[in-house]
Amino acid sequence: MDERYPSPQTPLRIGTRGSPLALAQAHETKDRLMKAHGLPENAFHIEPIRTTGDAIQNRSLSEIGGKGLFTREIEESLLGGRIDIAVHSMKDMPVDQPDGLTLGCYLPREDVRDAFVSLKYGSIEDLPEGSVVGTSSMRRRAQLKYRRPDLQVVEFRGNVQTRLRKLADGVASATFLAMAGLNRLAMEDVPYTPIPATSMLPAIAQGAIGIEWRIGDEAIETLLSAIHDPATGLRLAAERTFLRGLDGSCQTPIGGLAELSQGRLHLRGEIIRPDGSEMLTHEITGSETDGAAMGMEAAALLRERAGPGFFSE
Ligand SMILES: NCc1[nH]cc(CCC(=O)O)c1CC(=O)O
Repeated sequence: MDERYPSPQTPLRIGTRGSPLALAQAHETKDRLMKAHGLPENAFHIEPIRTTGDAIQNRSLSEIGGKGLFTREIEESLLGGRIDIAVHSMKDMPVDQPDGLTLGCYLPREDVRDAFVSLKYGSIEDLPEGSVVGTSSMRRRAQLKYRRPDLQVVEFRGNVQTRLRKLADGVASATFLAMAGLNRLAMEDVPYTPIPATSMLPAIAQGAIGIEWRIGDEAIETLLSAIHDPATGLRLAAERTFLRGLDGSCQTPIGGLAELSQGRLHLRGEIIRPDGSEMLTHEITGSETDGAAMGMEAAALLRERAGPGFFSE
């Protein structure tokens, strides 16, 4: 290896999905690494990788099933040595990584909230009775039905531009997008209203970018430690353990958010029946480094209150 790594001769190969949001996240990672280590732009190479999830646009994700639809091919590239790190939306990451890979570097978290997006209405409450809302998220659908059982939900997939076109075409009156995505793509012409996390609990790890690498790759570990945000790591420890304790994936109606305040970690988690008929919430506070234990406890308590079959419609 060169004396200096990475370098223009031996660039750091960054794997990512090819969507505009994923590419923005890979560029943010590259920019932070350049700044932290005083490296030139050409010491990095961004490698877009097409995943199964990207390839399947016309079927619903829950129909296809399986974990890691948006990550499998990227992780195979990492294991095969074709890329050196992978940049992910932590919201889309399964709770366990394949043997040989680890996640341990998180960038400072973006806005965690969901946004209500509509060309005509300003909030969920404003929607006329029986309105159609587009979303492919099980969590958002269940949270919406819980608040407004009269609303109809239709499957909505595709990138931000596709979804906005569907709104303009009248396929639905409103949809939801993560504030993090809107901010990272600087989408100023989107008619959105942020929804407070207290009224619509975000997905586990929403707004967080995580970086994955091969266990034992010490050069990479050292490089990444300079851009790791410890606060995000502590919060995600709580949220992802909560998700693991519920055997949840991104296709289960689960919300959760951990926040740090005055040296304490506060976790709020909720589970919702898919039809929105019931929501169970648990809140727990502990020390900053207690996230994993708190997540596990909150999950166990909610599992017990829910009983079997809570997530089956
Ligand atoms: N499931 C797709 C996905 N994964 C991450 C984000 C947004 C960015 C983030 O939460 O980090 C989105 C889009 C959305 O929910 O609007």
